[in-house]
Amino acid sequence: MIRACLWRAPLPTLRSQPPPSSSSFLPPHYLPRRRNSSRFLGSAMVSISPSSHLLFRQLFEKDSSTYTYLLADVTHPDKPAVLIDPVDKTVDRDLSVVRELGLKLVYAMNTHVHADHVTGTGLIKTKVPDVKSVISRASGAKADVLIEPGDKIAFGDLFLEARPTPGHTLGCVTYVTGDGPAQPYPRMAFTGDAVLIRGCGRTDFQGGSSEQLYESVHSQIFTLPKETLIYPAHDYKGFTVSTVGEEMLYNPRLTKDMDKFKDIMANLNLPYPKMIDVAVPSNMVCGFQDATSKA
Ligand SMILES: N[C@@H](CCC(=O)N[C@@H](CSS)C(=O)NCC(=O)O)C(=O)O
Repeated sequence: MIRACLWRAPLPTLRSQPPPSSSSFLPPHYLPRRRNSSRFLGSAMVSISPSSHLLFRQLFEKDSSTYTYLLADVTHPDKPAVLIDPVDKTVDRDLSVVRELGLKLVYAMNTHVHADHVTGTGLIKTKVPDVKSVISRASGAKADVLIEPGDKIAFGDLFLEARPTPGHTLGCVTYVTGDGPAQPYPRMAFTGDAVLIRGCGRTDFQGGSSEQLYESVHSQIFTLPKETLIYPAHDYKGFTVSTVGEEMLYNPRLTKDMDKFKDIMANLNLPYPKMIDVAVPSNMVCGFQDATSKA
């Protein structure tokens, strides 16, 4: 029996936080081992992960430089799994991994309405009809599950907490692994485009606001423990993972004060994403309108 449900809990309010007072963060392999660590071993089927319950894979789509994340509770008999930010072009690859590892995909989740690629959630639902699509209610998009700030998305004994991180778009959410027994340590934050490694999402369309992004990141992400792993939706330079502590010290945009940050963001001068006119309408229905032609 799969336990996959939502529940709601209060979150910290959006407000600015003081800058970091120390650099006491370390990558996970230097951190003291905690909960279940003695039982954690990688195997041919289970990639190295920070929890004995968690199977974790970082997958890449090269045309849009998008990361898709696969998480599963492999100690649960059904091995329930979630995909975060799947891309339509790589759905078959991702579903192959799910199948080969004997997982049961429960949720296909989006951090936000993407502008640079079509989400894979619509196509996944045509191929695995029991899967539920997930996006924030604040995004204005259609999905099976519309999450609110503080909602928890459970798969087996693991869960993800939804933290609102608007600013790149109105409905951006960061999914953070739980804090508690059986949950991965360090925690993992799937930041979408709110925090990129040594960067952040642009704020010049889809209800973006540099002021709101700064507030979101400082109140909802930089308040997490410094060792929390940051997994973004994109990387354009070859980075794969960072930590909250690293970004609080070295992010060239988000370490600045608000005025400087706004100035940087107003002068990025990035061209619009090539696929924006196709991607946004499709992603407002979680990729469902294209599903039949690609199934
Ligand atoms: N060239 C790409 C789009 C690149 C881009 O604009 N990326 C976005 C995230 S996807 S909307 C972004 O926020 N970038 C921030 C940055 O500093 O690069 C394309 O044409 O698709």
